[in-house]
Amino acid sequence: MGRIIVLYGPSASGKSEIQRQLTGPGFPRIITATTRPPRTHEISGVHYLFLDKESFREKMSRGELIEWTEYNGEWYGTLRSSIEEAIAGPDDANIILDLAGVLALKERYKEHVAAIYIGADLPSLARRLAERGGDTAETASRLQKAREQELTEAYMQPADAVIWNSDGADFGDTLKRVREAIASFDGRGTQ
Ligand SMILES: Nc1ncnc2c1ncn2[C@@H]1O[C@H](COP(=O)(O)OP(=O)(O)OP(=O)(O)O)[C@@H](O)[C@H]1O
Ligand SMILES: Nc1nc2c(ncn2[C@@H]2O[C@H](COP(=O)(O)O)[C@@H](O)[C@H]2O)c(=O)[nH]1
Repeated sequence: MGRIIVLYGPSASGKSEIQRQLTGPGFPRIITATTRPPRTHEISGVHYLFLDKESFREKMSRGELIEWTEYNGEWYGTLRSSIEEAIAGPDDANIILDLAGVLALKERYKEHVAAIYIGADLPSLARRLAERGGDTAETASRLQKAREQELTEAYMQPADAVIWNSDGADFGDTLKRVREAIASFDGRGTQ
């Protein structure tokens, strides 16, 4: 049975880049659904399942989502089938969620789930979000959420490992620490 490794943390802490480097044969990525518009490089079915609000609501009402959350006025949700297939399969899998998603998966799938908090300090987040460009109100809202919620001890508390990836950290070293954390979860959650 596969374990689900969840990456969570503030916007621009490096979760997607870490996921991109770790994903491969034997460690697939689980995609979630969102009503947010795709960024320029994002492809539906690869980075997210991009849905309009009506289709998202239909999935909710049919019970196809095991959890969902609102972030910045958009909806994000985890497909029940994606998690149940991953757990039934032979391989571990990875997924990016927020704290609400971590708590929902841990409550429902208990020992199958381990969460890694990926953090970065506020100046790093601000620099990376500015470099990403786009809507300044959205950037401000992401930074406010980081400052008020996602960088607090309470937000990190459910994590099985906490890994910092601020500017100045060597990204190769960050990846090494994430791999070591995943290896340290062995023996937990593979019943
Ligand atoms: N250690 C690092 N030093 C400098 N830049 C980094 C580092 N790690 C990641 N980055 C860069 O920070 C930016 C944000 O990373 P990424 O998109 O992976 O963040 P994220 O946590 O997935 O954000 P979001 O939740 O908003 O999608 C990217 O341009 C990435 O290359
Ligand atoms: N609870 C859930 N959170 C999710 C899901 N998919 C993504 N996320 C989190 O949303 C924010 C914003 O994502 P972004 O791609 O717009 O930066 C981020 O914290 C994600 O981790 C989900 O299905 N459920």
